[in-house]
Amino acid sequence: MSAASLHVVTLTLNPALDLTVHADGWRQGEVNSGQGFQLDAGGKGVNVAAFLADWGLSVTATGLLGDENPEAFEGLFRAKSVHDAFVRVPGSTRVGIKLVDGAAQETTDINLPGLAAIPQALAELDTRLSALTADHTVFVLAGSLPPGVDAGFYARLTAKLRGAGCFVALDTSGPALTAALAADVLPDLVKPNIHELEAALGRSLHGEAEVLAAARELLRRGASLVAVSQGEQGALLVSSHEAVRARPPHVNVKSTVGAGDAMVAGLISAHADRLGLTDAARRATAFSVGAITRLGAHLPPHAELEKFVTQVAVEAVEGVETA
Ligand SMILES: Nc1ncnc2c1ncn2[C@@H]1O[C@H](COP(=O)(O)OP(=O)(O)O)[C@@H](O)[C@H]1O
Ligand SMILES: O=P(O)(O)OC[C@H]1O[C@](O)(COP(=O)(O)O)[C@@H](O)[C@@H]1O
Repeated sequence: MSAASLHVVTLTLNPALDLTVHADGWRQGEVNSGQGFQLDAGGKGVNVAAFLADWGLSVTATGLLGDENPEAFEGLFRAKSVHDAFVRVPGSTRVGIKLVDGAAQETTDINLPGLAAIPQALAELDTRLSALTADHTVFVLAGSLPPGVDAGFYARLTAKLRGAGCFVALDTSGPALTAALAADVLPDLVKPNIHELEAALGRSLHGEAEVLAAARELLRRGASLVAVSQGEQGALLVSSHEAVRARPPHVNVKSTVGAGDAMVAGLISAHADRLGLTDAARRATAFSVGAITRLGAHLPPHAELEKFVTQVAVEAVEGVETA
């Protein structure tokens, strides 16, 4: 498999138009003045597709998209040559509020539920996904499930896709993640942030050793790579033979929206290039750092990314036994 021959599908059942509002020093419960706003097509799989396309991979984005406001998504897909395989559904895709305090370098997210999925649309999506398995080998299942989709959706789809020989990456939260991690067949790659992992496992994870133990539990049950992201503290990446901690350099953050999606995209690109864990950790962290230095799901030019790659600190985590 060469990177050029790898065809990736990203699935976003619950895309979002991200409304970023800049309001330096804003205070909860008070009248605040903002400096401006920006609207970007987003949602986890949409963002992963955009980052992968910037990197140069062939990507198909599918999922459910409201037919009343698809323009920003269609514009993004055209601009980045992402193949648009979204099923159009009646209604408007949700808006997500992203409140950025540039002075404090803080982003506050308010994610709304999204359009309820209708059975006909889910049936059409199922047909498209089955057709895509004929010539796509990597599937990224990303984001929350909209109303109308039961929590076991990703767990069932993972079993089906892995059964068809595909590589499956999962980035979700809440009951959908809990169900996927408790299933008989786990995704190959799981990228929860620490809060999502704690919620899915139903326990707090204190310190590196407990996070490592939780990741190794998932490896034993069938995952091949677990990346637990922890915001500006970086991420713990664990495979069956190794564990590393990757720390990002300090950068001027424009918005942290899409940091995790960029990490997923970086890990998929590393999978395509068959990178070892240390290089994958560098690549994925560089994607995240690149993403947060700009608004919207855009990677910096390759030269800037390469600079970030050299600035990521990766260290082996000691005391790891083979899972
Ligand atoms: N403030 C920050 N400064 C530097 N890097 C960051 C910052 N926030 C996130 N990152 C990078 O992005 C990665 C993913 O971020 P995280 O917030 O954990 O993901 P998610 O968006 O899924 O919650 C982190 O592992 C880190 O490398
Ligand atoms: O699908 P969810 O969990 O509701 O999240 C949707 C939001 O996540 C994003 O994809 C950003 O995700 P990350 O910051 O975790 O990378 C936004 O574009 C979108 O508004």
